[in-house]
Amino acid sequence: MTTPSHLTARRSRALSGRTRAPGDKSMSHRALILGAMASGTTEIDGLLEGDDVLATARAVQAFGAGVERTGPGRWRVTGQGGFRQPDSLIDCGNAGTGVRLLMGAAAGYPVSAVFDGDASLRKRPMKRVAGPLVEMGARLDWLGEEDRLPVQVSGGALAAIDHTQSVASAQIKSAILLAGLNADGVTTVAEPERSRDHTERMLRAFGAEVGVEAVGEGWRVSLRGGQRLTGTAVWIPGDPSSAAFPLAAGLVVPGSSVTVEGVMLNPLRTGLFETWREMGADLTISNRRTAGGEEVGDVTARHSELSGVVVPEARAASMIDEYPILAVTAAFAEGETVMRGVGEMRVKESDRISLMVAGLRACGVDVAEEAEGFVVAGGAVPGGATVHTAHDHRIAMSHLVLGLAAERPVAVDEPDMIATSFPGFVELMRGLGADIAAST
Ligand SMILES: O=C(O)C1=C[C@@H](OP(=O)(O)O)[C@@H](O)[C@H](O)C1
Ligand SMILES: C=C(OP(=O)(O)O)C(=O)O
Repeated sequence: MTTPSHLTARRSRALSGRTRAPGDKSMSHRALILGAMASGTTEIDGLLEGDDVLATARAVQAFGAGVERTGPGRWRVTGQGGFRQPDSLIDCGNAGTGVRLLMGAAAGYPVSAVFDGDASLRKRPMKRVAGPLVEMGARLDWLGEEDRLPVQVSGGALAAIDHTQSVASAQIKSAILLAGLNADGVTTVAEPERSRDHTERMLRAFGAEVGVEAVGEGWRVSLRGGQRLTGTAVWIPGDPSSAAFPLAAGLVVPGSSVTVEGVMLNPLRTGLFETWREMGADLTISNRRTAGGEEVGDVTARHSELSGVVVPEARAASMIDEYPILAVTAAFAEGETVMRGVGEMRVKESDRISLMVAGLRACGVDVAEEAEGFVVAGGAVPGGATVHTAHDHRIAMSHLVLGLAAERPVAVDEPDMIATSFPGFVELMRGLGADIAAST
């Protein structure tokens, strides 16, 4: 089958059904990396088989781990208790999480590796991770432009640092902690606001002690170097960032009721659900349980009359990847939705503020762009545009959801990028009744 050059979403009849989101992307990267750093076997169940994570699987294999797919979503990683010298370049594809965490992990070992990625990843800032790693004693050589991939990381013999983050970033925190695992002394990372804590939780599951101390709205995480990880079983729940798309469609397509089962409900990831509730969304969670060290539940979204809100800036870290789909639901809401304090959106797979502003405007939605945010004035959504997605999976999925309830069809380019985080997105949405089809 040839990949279509575009996908088009058309106004759909009521969506209904139960489905499951693919495995959590953040946890999937971490399970592979910690499995490779550990001694012994790690059995992963529910791994996201998206392009970003598959790139990380190939990377840890290049660093010497055994990696084997034993069934759908089931992967076995045989760790060597550390990274070995790779004999090829480490291509992380489109994955910011993959490259930043792997750079941190590799810096702790006496290896030298060149990291690279696709055109989108090559535009993203890497000094935010490189700076602390150099401070710990690693050597980083920019092979092209400074602060950008490709970069060569030469590691080993690190010393612990105390790092205070200016923005809450789980990727930076995780890179430092993974390097700190093999550094001399106790590494600490302080965050002004709490970012997702999957690395800390998973390090504990692999046998490491991780300290956490509350500091204002944030916390200080500490890790003693020299601790050894032991392979373990990791169960990965559904990704709330992916579940957001079918749930958003349920909220905006009249008459709909959509349930996504087994969604991870870690409170550091559920800012979008909180915001939707404040907007008046009929969003219910049933079958709450703890599984694999995380809270999980079945989330149901029914079509709702939404109202605009001001999203608290302090919530940004808990929903940073969800602002594009929030903006789509805001387009159908009554009144303004104000999203500020989200300058980080500009350094994701694309400049997500400017891409959402451009896409929504092309679809006839009134949007104001600001340096660190944007404001969507909801109401009628005429649609009738082809949206440029700049290699960004979330920009593509967001506009397809918009097209399901807009007056006229909405098309997106580069649809193959959706497999970065959500392989099977189109089939899953069609299974709920969404009218999404390939187009040229
Ligand atoms: O640690 C992670 O798994 C992630 C952290 C976030 O990035 P930042 O740490 O840059 O905020 C998020 O945008 C990304 O999709 C996944
Ligand atoms: C920002 C994202 O991922 P990453 O930083 O891993 O590329 C995302 O998935 O929205």
